[in-house]
Amino acid sequence: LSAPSFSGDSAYELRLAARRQQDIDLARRGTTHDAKAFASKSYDYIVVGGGTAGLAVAARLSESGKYTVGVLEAGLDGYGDPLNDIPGEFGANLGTKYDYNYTTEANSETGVGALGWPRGRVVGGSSALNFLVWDAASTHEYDAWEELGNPGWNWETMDKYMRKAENFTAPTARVEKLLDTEVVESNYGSNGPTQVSFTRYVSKQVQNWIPALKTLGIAGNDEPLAGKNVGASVQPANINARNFTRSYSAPAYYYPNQGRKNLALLPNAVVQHLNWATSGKSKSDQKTATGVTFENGGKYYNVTAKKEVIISGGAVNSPQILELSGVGKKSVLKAAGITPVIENDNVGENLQDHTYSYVTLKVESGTTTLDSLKWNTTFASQQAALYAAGKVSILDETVPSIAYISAKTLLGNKTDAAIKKAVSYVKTVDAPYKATLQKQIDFLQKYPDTISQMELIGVDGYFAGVASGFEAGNNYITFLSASQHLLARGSVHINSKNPSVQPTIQPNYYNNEFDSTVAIEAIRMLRKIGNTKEYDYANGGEIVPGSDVQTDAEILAFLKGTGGTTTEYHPCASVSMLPQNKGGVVSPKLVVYGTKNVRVIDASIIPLHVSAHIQRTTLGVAEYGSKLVLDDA
Ligand SMILES: Cc1cc2nc3c(=O)[nH]c(=O)nc-3n(C[C@H](O)[C@H](O)[C@H](O)COP(=O)(O)OP(=O)(O)OC[C@H]3O[C@@H](n4cnc5c(N)ncnc54)[C@H](O)[C@@H]3O)c2cc1C
Repeated sequence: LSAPSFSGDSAYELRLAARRQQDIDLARRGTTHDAKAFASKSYDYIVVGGGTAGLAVAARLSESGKYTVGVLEAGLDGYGDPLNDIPGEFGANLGTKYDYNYTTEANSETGVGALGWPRGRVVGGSSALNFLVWDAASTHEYDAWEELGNPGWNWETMDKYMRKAENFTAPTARVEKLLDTEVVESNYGSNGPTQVSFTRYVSKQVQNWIPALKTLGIAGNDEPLAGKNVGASVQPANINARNFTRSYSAPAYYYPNQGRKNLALLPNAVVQHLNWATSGKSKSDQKTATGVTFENGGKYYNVTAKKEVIISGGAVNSPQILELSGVGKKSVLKAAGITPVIENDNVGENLQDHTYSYVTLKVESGTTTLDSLKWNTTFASQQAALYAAGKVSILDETVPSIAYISAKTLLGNKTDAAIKKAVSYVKTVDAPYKATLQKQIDFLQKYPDTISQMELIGVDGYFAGVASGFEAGNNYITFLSASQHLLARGSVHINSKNPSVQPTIQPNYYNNEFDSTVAIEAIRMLRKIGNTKEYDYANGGEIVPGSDVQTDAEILAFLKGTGGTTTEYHPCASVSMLPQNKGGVVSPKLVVYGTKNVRVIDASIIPLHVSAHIQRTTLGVAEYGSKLVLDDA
């Protein structure tokens, strides 16, 4: 896997342990494991998928006590598992029972092979698996959603509802000084369920980040979440400052509310499809969902929704669930043996993602990095003990070193030529969602300095998708370059009527010259960061891609080769919120076209990608989406 975990087995033993048992017992009181009892009731709202957005929606809809909410989650309840809870363990639960472990299709045209696409299969969804970066894109990017035909979906709305999701704790003066930033508390929410703070452990790599980028002409940005994200910054994480655990959707939105009598959640429940009312005779009639069929423990159950079914299965599974329910492109449905109910060719299309690549450098011996947890068992035990005692520990460390840079900063005098490539590529695209690509051209032409095209990230350890040159016992730092506005559009579609068969995912990475050009130049930018005097301790050589990889062709071959590129795990737009004739599946109220009472609320509705890690944006969608549901109730 491209995302390694840092701590070894010895560290695992000492974690959280018995002090949490009481919390676990308390929290478990609302989750049911009795599928028959769950299905014997009907609910005002059924939420399909208890993930990042689904749990936020369930919490908001059940808040007033007026409505009953039933959540069906395919995964397990991971409550109290240190693998999910400890911030410095980020990456450790990939490939475990909490991960769908999806794989993309190899692409013979681009030459990009099959790649891993982790997705959370656990109460809390992908928020339990992610790397805890907590950030936001620029005002223009959210305003573009409105301009694409979605009244009300703009920066002002998203800023308000992203803040609603969070409760920010400012860093101590010591941490702020080490981070080399001045935090502006008023940019964050103070009342929301997700606890947000800065990691207390500030590594050498992180301390050097902003000074190093400044020497390259990338200005510092103390307010990256305030609508202008361009610049070098240190970002907070969704860490609970009271106990330094991950504040993902389950502990934020669900566990504190489990006692609600009107909220029920069933884990291990795989929704097979929605059920439709049989009335409605003419073709133009909107369909009404009566509920869903789900599987639990090898048995199948039907459960009734009195008002609405809300699909929150994420960017891979929401289109899958729609297609399994007969909503989608006729040929796709028929090939999988599904009878079409509502034909819409846009389901599963317009799939967008971010990708990243890396430059990994070996640091001089004696430098502590997250790799030390692997090699030095004494250090690992000490750090685990510090963490368990609530003291500052490397197990607090996540990924705070982030910079967003514009096309001009990345490409310099190659900018105009690159934009020309983008324009001529977009001209060749003939797809309903073309307006989203034209918006990206607008971004490049109108805002070449203020909309970020590339994200640069510093990681305090070995973090490349390839293991070549990696030597046990040595420590490393890795710089990542993540493309934020790929022109590539992919798709995700069912290939079977069995919900447990993974859908076919084709992201089409590097299917156009513009995407390749920015990714190539970004590797050069990462090398410049590595060459700054701030990182002169990383003097043991470039391990990945390696100093023999220099020309455009060599870098592109590396990027397309095994492990050269990784998803940044931010798929979206596969159930786009757009007018239907422009590629849409849901309306601005998030209602699936052709239905009366089915909505999709999760990252899949984002119509055009943003330059940000998207959990905060997804929660903004969930918070605002919940308001839209309640307005209609
Ligand atoms: C490894 C990784 C690292 C990431 N790093 C970051 C980061 O640092 N910062 C950031 O902001 N974002 C990050 N992201 C992205 C972010 O976490 C996701 O974009 C976001 O969590 C998606 O939320 P969602 O609600 O759309 O889907 P999810 O959170 O994935 O929720 C979907 C839920 O639906 C359930 N489900 C699916 N199908 C069914 C079914 N048929 N029946 C019942 N349940 C079903 C799933 O089990 C899952 O729980 C990362 C993601 C990953 C995977």
